[in-house]
Amino acid sequence: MGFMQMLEAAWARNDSLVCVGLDPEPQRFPAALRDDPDAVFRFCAAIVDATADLVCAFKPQIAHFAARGAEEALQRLIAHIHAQHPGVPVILDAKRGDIGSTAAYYAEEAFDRYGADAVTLNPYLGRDAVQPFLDRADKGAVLLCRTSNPGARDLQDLVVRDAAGGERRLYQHVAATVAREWNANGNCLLVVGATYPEELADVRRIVGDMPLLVPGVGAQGGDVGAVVRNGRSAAGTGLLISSSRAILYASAGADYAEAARDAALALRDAINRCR
Ligand SMILES: O=C(O)c1cc(=O)[nH]c(=O)n1[C@@H]1O[C@H](COP(=O)(O)O)[C@@H](O)[C@H]1O
Repeated sequence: MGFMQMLEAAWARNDSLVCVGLDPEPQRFPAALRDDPDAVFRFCAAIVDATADLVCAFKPQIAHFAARGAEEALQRLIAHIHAQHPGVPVILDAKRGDIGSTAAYYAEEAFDRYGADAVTLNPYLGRDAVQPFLDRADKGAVLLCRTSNPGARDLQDLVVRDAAGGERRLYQHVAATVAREWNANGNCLLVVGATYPEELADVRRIVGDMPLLVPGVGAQGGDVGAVVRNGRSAAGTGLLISSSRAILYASAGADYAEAARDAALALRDAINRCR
């Protein structure tokens, strides 16, 4: 099954638009795991097993593994999700994009080495820098459009002139270009931060029903109600509302997995009340 079909099925099966981000920070792990050499895998697998029936996707963030040489743990974690929770898609958050010859290896890394179902991509090198990902029609290409951080304004809001002479903001141009030109295989999604609900509404108007990955609720303070109202598709889905730290570190104690489940459930229900 391709990524988009998996996502549609997971939205329906778990009645959930929640994506749990897997951003392991060992200094925040419970004391019992601190001296465990396999702590990164064990921590994340426990979170996955506690929340898999409440989510539409998991999103491991590659730097949180690679920084401490835990790539093998990431590989095992993605294999664990596929084996134990089949049908829950995995988005590898790697924000790739490079000249074509290098991009081909990044695509191989994400999809063939790690077994991800989708990957986050930086569109600012242009189409050829993400083409090897777009060509994998059964995989999701999740392109940054209007990110959640304060500096998103620095470049993404600049007014640019397109080939036809029309003026719009750079993130609007990215949204329109991906929707109209890069999505020939129907496998594109866009990232829009929950911290900018007006821009989210704007992107939704531009791209129709294209799925949007929306990080920035929870630790970054985005408003869940505004995200759902401004970002949902006509069918009341179309969103992967991603939260990492507020779920992973809901408790610093031995009950961290149950606390993560409670936090994921509360987010799912808060979203569903607004759909
Ligand atoms: O691509 C992303 O996932 C992403 C895009 C964005 O605009 N903002 C953003 O915070 N993220 C990621 O979302 C995660 C942060 O989630 P929280 O811990 O819930 O704030 C990190 O892994 C970020 O890299």
